[in-house]
Amino acid sequence: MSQNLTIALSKGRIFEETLPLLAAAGIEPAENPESSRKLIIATNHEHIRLVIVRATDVPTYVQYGAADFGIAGKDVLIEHGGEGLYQPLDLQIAACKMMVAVRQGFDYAAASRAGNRLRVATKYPNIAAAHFAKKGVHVDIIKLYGSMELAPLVGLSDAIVDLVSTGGTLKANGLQAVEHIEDISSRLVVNKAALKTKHALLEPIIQAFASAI
Ligand SMILES: Nc1ncnc2c1ncn2[C@@H]1O[C@H](COP(=O)(O)OP(=O)(O)OP(=O)(O)O)[C@@H](O)[C@H]1O
Ligand SMILES: O=P(O)(O)OC[C@H]1O[C@H](OP(=O)(O)OP(=O)(O)O)[C@H](O)[C@@H]1O
Repeated sequence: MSQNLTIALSKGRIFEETLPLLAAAGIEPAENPESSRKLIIATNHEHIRLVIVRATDVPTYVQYGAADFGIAGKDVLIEHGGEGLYQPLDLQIAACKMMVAVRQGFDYAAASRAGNRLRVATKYPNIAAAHFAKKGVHVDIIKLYGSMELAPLVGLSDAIVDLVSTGGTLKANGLQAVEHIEDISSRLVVNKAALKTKHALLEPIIQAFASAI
């Protein structure tokens, strides 16, 4: 019986950087998801399809086996927890840093001193909580879903925990990075059960990705 493979990918920066890796494994999407509203995209292989999901949902689709493998940022994977996922490769794409940032001129050293309470807005509550717990700083975490840079500007929070790449977004909004939490890049994530049951199909793809990094 022939087996099928489903690959979970998100649109945007990860997809752009994933195309050359897929090509190295001989996989070509039949259409570009950026210009299509389709959520299931066929490929040049009848038994391989792509499913297009939110970046934050990739680990969930792979964990439950709705997708056999996918590509997700380390930020998303740490937040998710990684249950049910085998993470064989750091693909070194979508590189950025998880940072703490505050308004320029804000006295972060004083505000984050032991005994104080810091209000932190972020899309990454688990990463933020673990970071400040390690430092022994008490925090109130405010969960946001985007545009974190706004929060300190309008008094929603003292600090943010967010991704920084060029630093352009922080600069444009009068913020500065004050602490590095984690280097982030995207990883290949494989469903642990599929790795066994579809090993013959998955292994050459993982090898092709590894050689193309
Ligand atoms: N500025 C950046 N530079 C480089 N990589 C980034 C940057 N911002 C995010 N990333 C990485 O790319 C991944 C996908 O980001 P993308 O912006 O496509 O989705 P998102 O809008 O964060 O996710 P969602 O749609 O689920 O909210 C992130 O999880 C992170 O690992
Ligand atoms: O340092 P820079 O190069 O300016 O990049 C940093 C920005 O990139 C990410 O946002 P993204 O562009 O993904 O927007 P969104 O997550 O709010 O959709 C991140 O949340 C920052 O806002």
